[in-house]
Amino acid sequence: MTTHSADTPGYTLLGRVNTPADLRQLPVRELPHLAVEMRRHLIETLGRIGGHFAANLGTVELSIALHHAFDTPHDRLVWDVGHQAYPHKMLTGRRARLESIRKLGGLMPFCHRGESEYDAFGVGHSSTSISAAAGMAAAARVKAEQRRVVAIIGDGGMTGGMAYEAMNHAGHLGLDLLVVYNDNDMSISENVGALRNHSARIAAKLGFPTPHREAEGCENAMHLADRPGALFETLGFAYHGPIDGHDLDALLGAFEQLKDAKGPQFLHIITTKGKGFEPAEGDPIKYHGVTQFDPVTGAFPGKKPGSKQTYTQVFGDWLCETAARDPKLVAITPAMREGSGLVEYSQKFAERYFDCGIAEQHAVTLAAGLACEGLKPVCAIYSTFLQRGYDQLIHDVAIQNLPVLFAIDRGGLVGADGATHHGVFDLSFLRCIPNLVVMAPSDENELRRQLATGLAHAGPSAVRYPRATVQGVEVDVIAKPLPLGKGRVVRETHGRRRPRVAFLAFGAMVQTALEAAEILDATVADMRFVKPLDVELILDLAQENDLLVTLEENARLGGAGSGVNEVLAAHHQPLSVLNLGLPDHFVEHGTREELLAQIGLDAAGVLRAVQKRLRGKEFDARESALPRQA
Ligand SMILES: Cc1ncc(C[n+]2csc(CCOP(=O)(O)OP(=O)(O)O)c2C)c(N)n1
Ligand SMILES: CC(=O)[C@@H](O)[C@H](O)COP(=O)(O)O
Ligand SMILES: [Mg+2]
Repeated sequence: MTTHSADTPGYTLLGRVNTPADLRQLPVRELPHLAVEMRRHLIETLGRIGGHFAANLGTVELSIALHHAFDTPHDRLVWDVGHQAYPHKMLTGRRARLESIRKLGGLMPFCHRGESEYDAFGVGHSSTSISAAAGMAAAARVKAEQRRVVAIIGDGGMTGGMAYEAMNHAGHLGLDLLVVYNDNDMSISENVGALRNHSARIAAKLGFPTPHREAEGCENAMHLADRPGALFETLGFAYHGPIDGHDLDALLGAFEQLKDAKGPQFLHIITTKGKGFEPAEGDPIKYHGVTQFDPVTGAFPGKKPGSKQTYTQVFGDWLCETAARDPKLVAITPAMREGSGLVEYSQKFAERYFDCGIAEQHAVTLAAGLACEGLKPVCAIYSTFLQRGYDQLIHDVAIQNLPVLFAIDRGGLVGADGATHHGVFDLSFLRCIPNLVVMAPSDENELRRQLATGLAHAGPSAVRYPRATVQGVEVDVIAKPLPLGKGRVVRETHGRRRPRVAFLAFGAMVQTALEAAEILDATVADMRFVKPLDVELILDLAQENDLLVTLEENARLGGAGSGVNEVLAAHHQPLSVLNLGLPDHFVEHGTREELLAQIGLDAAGVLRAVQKRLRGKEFDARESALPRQA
């Protein structure tokens, strides 16, 4: 397959448009051709490197029209989530580096203030754009500056409550602010919500293509189709549209009309996720986030034979098995059905499945309500997105000691999504909550048993597991609950050497500890529980060893290792302890393996850290057996 760069013959315009200033030099009649070339460049590049894909095909014309109509970067564009901002990046000096996006040292996965003056706000988590834009519009008012501010938010983003908080306030203030509602009737999965059904009716009524828009439920809302903007007008916004979000003339006309309008403006555009690439238009879920694919056929490389399952898949299988036996089990996802492994469950147990949209706060308290009525809710939620529902976890679940099981996926470094998505704070922010049991599995059998433990527990519990493939161990047919608060020793030292070292490892780091322990002839404990900690095991290891090394893929500050320190201090155990975890800075994007090595949480890094602590003591020659960091 020939790889085209923007300077390859056949690209007549793209090589000439590197900045919005270049773009504004182009005659409007050439913009549609620019869109064709940008779309082609996206398909060819993403086919090679993978990344967020379908949403970007949907914002090509929108990005062109925005940078053509507004005086960026003086005027501010705030993209919501930012996974759909690759065309924006292409038009703002970063097309040549698009190949590096989400790679170690490459372009940021989403918009980032440190990457470009055109990135008005750092994003990655959904539904923040209107609040940020409102802040910028309010600042312009306070500073008496002439500056236009635009938020671009999708229909998925509009299922996040923060968007309404922002609109309600901006409407109250009467801010000069434009919200562009990019409605493609898709989240990652099909979008959900009454607003989505309302939009489906509007689209159908106006003859827009509605491939995913069977308008369901809320029949009494039919009359609203005649007043498409009612909700937004109530919030103080002048509603405009809907218009075709791929029609450059319509977009440019709307922006000319609205860019200097006074007060809050809401422009509803209808787009197609995956626009211009038939495989993605047909299956925007599959092409939301992609690995490499054939830019002509859209085909993905086949699965490697013998490839192992992921923790996510093991969770999904466990959930289906368990739901078949336990009619009280219900499952909730805040708009992450595919990523959380819930597709099969949602098909088999549709009446016990709740996708509540990008609404993590609601998801957590919905679970609490379900638990109040005697059901057993499993809230499947990424670690990073649980941060959105933290108060609800404390206030609505833990204080009331309700039996909600949090299946926390993406626990630890997630890789290409970078700092906004790493789930590296949960052990710190969970273990301080009374009533909550917190577990982290070291392999797939442990995952199943910890899930079973949580489901059987009479109060709230959390099991956090990584974005990774499993270990390939034997799994018990029936996953039996574990004894609460008990860890296990998974490697005994052979006692060949002093000083004696013991690793107290949590979750995925148990495997890393085992690798380093082979060189050190160290003991390794799989702690299993971050809360309650196995105090007896900790004190026994303190008696038998000269150095305890705690190891976790979580912020070191306040993490599981801090809990071990607290136990030792409480029992007056003056012992040398080395706490290994994430450093006190945000970790950028790259592969998980690259990032673990970068911060010294791979086996070689762990070994170096222990050696440093024990410096001066003899070590046998094998200590260099692990590859040194380049
Ligand atoms: C708080 C939060 N929850 C979940 C996600 C995961 N997520 C990323 S994009 C997306 C769907 C966004 O849908 P929409 O805003 O309509 O954008 P589209 O992909 O359709 O262009 C979701 C759920 C997120 N980024 N932030
Ligand atoms: C943009 C966004 O937040 C999601 O698309 C996220 O990137 C999904 O992450 P996973 O790829 O780990 O499911
Ligand atoms: Mg959408």
